[in-house]
Amino acid sequence: MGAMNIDSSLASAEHLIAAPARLVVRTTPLDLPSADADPAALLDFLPADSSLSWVRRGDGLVAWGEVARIETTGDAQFSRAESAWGHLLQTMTVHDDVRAPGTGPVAFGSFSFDPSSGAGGVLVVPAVVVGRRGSTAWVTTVTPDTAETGPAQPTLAELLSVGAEPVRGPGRVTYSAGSRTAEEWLDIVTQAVARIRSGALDKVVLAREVVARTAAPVDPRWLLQRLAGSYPGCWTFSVDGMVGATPELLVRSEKGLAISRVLAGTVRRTGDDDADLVHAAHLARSSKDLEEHEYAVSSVARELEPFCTSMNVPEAPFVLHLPNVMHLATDVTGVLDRPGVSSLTLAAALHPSAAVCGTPTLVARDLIREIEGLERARYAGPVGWLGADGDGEWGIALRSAELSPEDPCELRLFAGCGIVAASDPEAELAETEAKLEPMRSALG
Ligand SMILES: C=C(O[C@@H]1C=C(C(=O)O)C=C[C@H]1O)C(=O)O
Repeated sequence: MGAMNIDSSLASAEHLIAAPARLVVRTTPLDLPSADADPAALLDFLPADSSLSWVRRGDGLVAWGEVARIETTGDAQFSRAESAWGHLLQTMTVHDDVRAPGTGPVAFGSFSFDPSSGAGGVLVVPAVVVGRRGSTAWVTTVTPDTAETGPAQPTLAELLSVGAEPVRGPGRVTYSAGSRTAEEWLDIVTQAVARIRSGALDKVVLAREVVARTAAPVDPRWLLQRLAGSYPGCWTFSVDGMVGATPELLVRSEKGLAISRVLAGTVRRTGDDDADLVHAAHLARSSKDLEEHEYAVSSVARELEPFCTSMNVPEAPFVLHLPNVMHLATDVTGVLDRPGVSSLTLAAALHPSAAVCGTPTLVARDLIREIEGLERARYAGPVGWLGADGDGEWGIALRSAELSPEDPCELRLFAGCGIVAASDPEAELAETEAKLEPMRSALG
């Protein structure tokens, strides 16, 4: 399937890519201490000025430098990125001595929530990737192909010296309302509830932003290390200025198996474990949250099904405990029906799920456009990585912030929640505050 796509879009693909004519990709084993008690250890490799990350429980990928970049916008933001990636792969000579998911060529990506957003999508091919999965660790280098023998692979000591520059804190942080004040947002939620009760739609996800100003320029590593330390079960990501720790996996595809972790339905943690257990039990029985959750699971199952020969959609959700909130969660799995269907194709099909958009999808998206008053940009869009064989992992960019490209002391923090007929605007506002907590405490 890939080859046909690539051929037909070769001419346009070339315009999307900024890259040297030919690249050499080399993956070699790395002797790292095992993924031990420190879930942030991979992040220690990152330099201050260029940090790409996809890390969970000490495993994953960190990367820096930028050898190639693919940028897309509009309805075809995913498909055009994917054909450009296919085109770029044809320019690569690959030596992979490790052969595990995430070795060989990889691109880190981040895509806009709404295809009409000017933010568009990006795939970045880094110069150096350090990866770990259980007891296997590796380094991948990507260099322009020159006639001479390429540089030797960096040693562990050389790699560690890259991240030697001390991580700086952002100093005092002040927050202000973004495009809408909290009061205005309550009003927007009230309008949405009225629309739902009128029968126009079943569910819509509405989000708000808070703008943070820091005394010192933000060092993304400061945020990443604190997020990974506090939220080890989430995917701590950094791609092209989007930084966060998401609990929601849009899709992972690996060796013919696809999995999606769907979240919807939330309660705040109180800090009192006994009380939280009672709240978890309530959440698992709350008809409002179960309804909200069911919409999200159905949307994912429906979109994944055409790609699968068999699927497993659990009948009831489990409760996922995070330090700030608890969510209703369902892991949907499927056996893919054709080799080579890429994780980005799957992400494009699953996005936007009802967990971040609503039901029916297009009615909800139009209502978001009409009343939300927020430029989501890449918040709530797919974020993750893609390998040469199409396997990869894509999360939903939640519990996240967008670093301003113009001002190193400014970030936009985002949080949203699913609104259904039974939603109470004040409770939804409180839920957004709880969802802002990871980024707020990461800032310090
Ligand atoms: C939209 C967000 O979260 C989503 C909405 C949820 C809900 O409404 O219960 C739960 C998890 C996410 O799917 C966010 O964190 O910004």
